[in-house]
Formats: sequence, C-alpha cells, structure tokens
Amino acid sequence: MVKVYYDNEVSMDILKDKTVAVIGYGSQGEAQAKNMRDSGVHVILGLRPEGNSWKRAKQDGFEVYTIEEAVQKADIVHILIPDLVQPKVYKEKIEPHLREGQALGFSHGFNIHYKQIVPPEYVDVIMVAPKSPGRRVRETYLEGFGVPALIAVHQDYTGHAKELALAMAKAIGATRAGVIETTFKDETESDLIGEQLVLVGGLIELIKKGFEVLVELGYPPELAYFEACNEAKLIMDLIYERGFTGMLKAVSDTAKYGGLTVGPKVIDDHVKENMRKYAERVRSGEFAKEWISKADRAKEVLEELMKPIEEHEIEKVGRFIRKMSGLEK
Ligand SMILES: NC(=O)c1ccc[n+]([C@@H]2O[C@H](COP(=O)([O-])OP(=O)(O)OC[C@H]3O[C@@H](n4cnc5c(N)ncnc54)[C@H](O)[C@@H]3O)[C@@H](O)[C@H]2O)c1
Ligand SMILES: CC(C)(O)[C@@H](O)C(=O)O
Ligand SMILES: [Mg+2]
Ligand SMILES: [Mg+2]
Repeated sequence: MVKVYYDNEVSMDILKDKTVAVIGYGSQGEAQAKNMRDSGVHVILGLRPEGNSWKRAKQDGFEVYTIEEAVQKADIVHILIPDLVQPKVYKEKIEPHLREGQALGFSHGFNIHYKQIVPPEYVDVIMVAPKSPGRRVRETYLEGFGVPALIAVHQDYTGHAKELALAMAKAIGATRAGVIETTFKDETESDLIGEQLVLVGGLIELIKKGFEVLVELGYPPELAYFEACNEAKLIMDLIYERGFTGMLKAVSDTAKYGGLTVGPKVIDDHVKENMRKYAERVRSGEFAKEWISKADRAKEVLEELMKPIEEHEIEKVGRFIRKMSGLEK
C-alpha cells in the first residue's frame, strides 16, 4: 500500500511568513486560494486587470495584483490557469520575474511533464493536485474535511520542496482526507487517462447512449433521464460510500442479477480495447501533442465540441427534471 499523509503528521510551519501567489481565480484557483487563506496562509492573487476574475477576487477580499507583481511579491507561485494558457503566461509574465529559492506550484503536471514549461534550476517545482473538481475542494473544506490530493516534486532546489508541497496540501484541507506522493509523470498520465476513459468522456457517453436507447424504444424522455442519468448519481453515491459490494447489497436481487450478467456484455472487451488504445495515446504523448496544437483556438474548438452536447435532448430533459427536483429555478 502507498504511504498516505494525514493532518497530524504534516506541519504548515514552512508557510509561516511566506506569501503564496495564486495565479488564476477559476475552478481550482478560487477554491485553493480561499482554503489556504482560511488556514492562515498569506495568499495574494495574480490576475489579468481586464479579466472578470479580478473583480470577483477583490469582492472576495483578496489582495489582487497583476501576474508580474504577484510573482515579485511571492515566495510560492501557484499556477492555476488553464493548462493550454500556462506556457505563454509563464514565458511572458512569470519567468522574467522569478528569483532564486522561490517555488512554482501546479495542480496538474501537464506542462512540466510534456516540457511546455521548463523552469530554471534555481526554483523548487512542486505539485499539489486535488483529486476533485474545484467546487468540492471548497465545499468539503467548509464542511470541516477535504478532498484527497496528490503531491509531487519535480525539482528540489531548496531541499524543502516536499515539506512545502505537504504544507500546501494541508492548507487546502487535503491532509484531512489523505495525501499521496507521486511523480509528475504518473499524475499527468493517470489524470488524463482517467478523465478521458471514465470520468468525463466515458461517463457522458455511457449515460447519453443509455438515454438514447431508452428514448429510441419509445419510453418518455423523463423516464429515460431517471434511469440513465439521475439515478446514476444515487448509485455512484452508494459506490463512493460503500464500494461495489455495498452498492450491490442495496439494490434489488433482480438488479444484481441483471446488472452483473448484462453489464460485462455491454461494456465488453471491445470497450476495454478502446480504453487501452486511448490510454496509450496519452502515454506516448500523442494526445498532448494534439491538444497543444489547438492552443491558439482552444476556446472555439471546445465550443464546437460542446455544442452538440448542449443541444442534446438529454440536456433539455435534465433542466426540466432539475427544476422538478428543486435544483434549478
Ligand atoms: N477544474 C478542476 O476541477 C481541476 C481539478 C484538478 C486539477 N486541475 C488543474 O488545475 C489547473 C487550473 O484548472 P482550472 O480548471 O481550475 O482552470 P479554469 O479554467 O477554471 O481557470 C480559469 C481562470 O484562469 C485565469 N485565466 C484564464 N485565461 C487566462 C490568461 N490568458 N491569462 C491569465 N489568466 C487567465 C482566470 O483567472 C480564470 O478565472 C489546471 O492545471 C488543471 O488541469 C483542475
Ligand atoms: C476534475 C478532473 C476531471 O479530475 C480534473 O482532472 C480536471 O482536469 O478538471
Ligand atoms: Mg485533469
Ligand atoms: Mg483529475
């Protein structure tokens, strides 16, 4: 079993009298900046003056500076802007202001692992990667807990890089749930493979295709939505809390028999073959090459990819069901 770091064995002393500049105030930036501030860390924000985040971060009571100023004021520069934006911002606004002994922090190893950012040898390079969307990073912290996270050290100039990564993980609330040390390579590849095959790509397609089959067979879309999507959350909660076995114990014997005999025939070896193929594309760097080649028009590319999803019938029914459940107005 891997070593897991918990609250009682990690100290935040190394962050005393230090300033953490969080670059970016999006999903992870906002959550991590707020958690670290609430843990007593001096956090400042480095943002674009013309951006929407500037106003939001100010309203949330943060000291906000341009990215260049924040780098100059900081001991730790924690880069939480979109992966494809990071290399340009790093080259133009961060690298020219770096000082000996500072630390660069990341929540995903993409740009270090694929060498889109190559920091000078006189800084520490660390990762604190919460294994959760940003929103849960904040919500669980406010509930008095945290989300699990990975830490990694790419470069240890000061000799204190790991201590620093652990301290930041504690400040984010992650050591309450447990923190595991890994490498930039393993975090990057496993994160990309997980989100493509299962978490984002796999789940959307499984739910969408299940919904489509039910609707094609003539069942009302609302019923199809309950079966293929809404209840998926409730079943996943059971798996999250009790494991597969616990979930199976909670569903009917009919669901157990049908699920366990038909499931492997639907998600069959062809699906696993596809998974292997696309995991290999991540490991070979082919996926990164493709994604990096879109850097100049990432926004348009994503809009194009999201359009058919946004217009899919499942999204219309979803809005209706969420209203019905009081989740949306
Ligand atoms: N989204 C998640 O829940 C999640 C989970 C784990 C790890 N990560 C990693 O965290 C990092 C940040 O991802 P995110 O999804 O939180 O980012 P995001 O897309 O939410 O970041 C948006 C923010 O980045 C800043 N920004 C955007 N474009 C900019 C530019 N051109 N110049 C300067 N600032 C700019 C703005 O403050 C904006 O609010 C990435 O490395 C990502 O892989 C994200
Ligand atoms: C939340 C995820 C999918 O786990 C993260 O890795 C991301 O890239 O947003
Ligand atoms: Mg990811
Ligand atoms: Mg992830």
